[in-house]
Amino acid sequence: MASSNNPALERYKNAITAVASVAGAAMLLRRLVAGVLPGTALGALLLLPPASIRRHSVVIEEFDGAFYNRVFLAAKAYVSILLAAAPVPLMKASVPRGAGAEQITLAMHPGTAVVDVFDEAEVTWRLSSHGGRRRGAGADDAREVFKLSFDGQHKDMVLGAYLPAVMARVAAMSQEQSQARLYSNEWGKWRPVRLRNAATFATLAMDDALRKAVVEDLDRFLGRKEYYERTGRAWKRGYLIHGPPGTGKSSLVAAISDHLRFDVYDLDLGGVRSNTELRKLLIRMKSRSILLLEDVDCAMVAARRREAHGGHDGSRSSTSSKHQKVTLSGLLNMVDGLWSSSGHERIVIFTTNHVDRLDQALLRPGRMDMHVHMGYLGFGAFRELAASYHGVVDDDHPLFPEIEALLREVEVAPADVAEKLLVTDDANAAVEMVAKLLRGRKAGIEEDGGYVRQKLQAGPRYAQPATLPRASRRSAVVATRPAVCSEEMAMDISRRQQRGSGRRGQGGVLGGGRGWR
Ligand SMILES: Nc1ncnc2c1ncn2[C@@H]1O[C@H](COP(=O)(O)OP(=O)(O)OP(=O)(O)O)[C@@H](O)[C@H]1O
Repeated sequence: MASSNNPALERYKNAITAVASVAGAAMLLRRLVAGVLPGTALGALLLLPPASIRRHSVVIEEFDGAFYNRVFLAAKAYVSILLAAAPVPLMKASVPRGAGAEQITLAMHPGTAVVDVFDEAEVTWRLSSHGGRRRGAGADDAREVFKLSFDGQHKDMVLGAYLPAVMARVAAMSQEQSQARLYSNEWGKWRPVRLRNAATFATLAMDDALRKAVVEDLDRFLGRKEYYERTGRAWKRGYLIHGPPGTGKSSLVAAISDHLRFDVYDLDLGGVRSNTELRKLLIRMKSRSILLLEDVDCAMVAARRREAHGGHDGSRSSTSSKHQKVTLSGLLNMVDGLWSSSGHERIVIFTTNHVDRLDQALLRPGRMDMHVHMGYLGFGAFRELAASYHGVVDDDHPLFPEIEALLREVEVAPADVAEKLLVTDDANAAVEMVAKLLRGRKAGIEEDGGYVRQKLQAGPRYAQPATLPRASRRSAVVATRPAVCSEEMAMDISRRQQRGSGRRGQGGVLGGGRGWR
């Protein structure tokens, strides 16, 4: 048995007494502060047990491997609702490019936190950011992380009820905002942009048989889940939409997106810095979505020009250039490979003004499932435009017979006619303007302005030096109008206007093929 005057025992007793008195003093202090400062942060803080015991956290990263983390995306959307009501002193506000103030979205600034209350329990969302802008490259490689922290006793509630409720709330919100979204790629990430074109199959003037064929094909595609599962094929479909400028190719993409309620990922190949980045972008597309590549012929010219300059990764070796090479077939193969193993219900759409300039391999039967030709305006489509813009359905309209005859003789893009119909609310004056436009075309008089001429002046999307970021490229177009495809396009349009090479008023469809291979 140990003696009471054992020095070691004495030291232990003193230590216990000292700890007890410090703990006692701390408890006393907490009680005092809580009494003096009830409800204050300091009072609350001092009353809480040590942080290591008190708080539990869930870390939610932006990416789950190569994929976007769906919990992160939901958290981001949910937090933006919280921020609108919370007394958070520092927030970020943004609006999708081209959208109005009604679409302002709030986001947390890295390093800040916002508190939410659920079932009388407090949970704290904190955002942090890792990595960042590489100097000189202009690249934003920062990755964001949410940390959700809460009192340890609420762990089951947070994991079993709170997080599922957050996911459900965000899912319900996106169903409410049922309009499909448009994304474009910038510095390797998809960013939402405002939907430029809200066309639907009801507002799109096109050949009736063609519209029916496209809609039936889409519906068949949607209904074939079992077929794709049984045959082990990726559940995807490819469309090549071609025709002269202003005939409604982009409008058809918007109509398809509206019909299926699929988001559109508008891929700017000129802004893709490497094949690795392209793979990441493709992997990060959601299911039930459309991959759109507009003006593909020009996109490929831009991509080849970039290769000739050694690519965007800073490397100039020929091996690296080869490695960089992106061909349409290569892109499709990549899409095929990636989508076979992840996601479903996806569509690829290529548009072009120059189907004759496309790689023959792409035009091979069965490579793209359906080829859709959007042609110049026919009388049937004109009547649809007149009806949807002005409610003119009267076949006895005095100018209709003349317009019908003129449309058989001259080629005019639906965009040019739509523009005339929009000039005034007076239906008769609008129809008269269309007749005047057609008479002028027949007489060989070219008006100033008009959709096709403006498009010609601005050049196609890829007539920009691919080394500049997209915002600067826009101003570069205005300042210098460099011509990758625009000169050829100018010649092509004037040739067409002189001898009329586009098919008028019909449009057509080819395919029902067996997939891209
Ligand atoms: N078939 C159409 N029916 C209704 N509106 C049309 C049609 N074609 C064009 N338009 C009108 O013209 C505008 C331009 O059309 P759109 O961008 O769809 O043509 P596009 O063929 O994609 O042209 P581009 O080859 O220049 O990209 C649209 O905003 C739309 O208002």
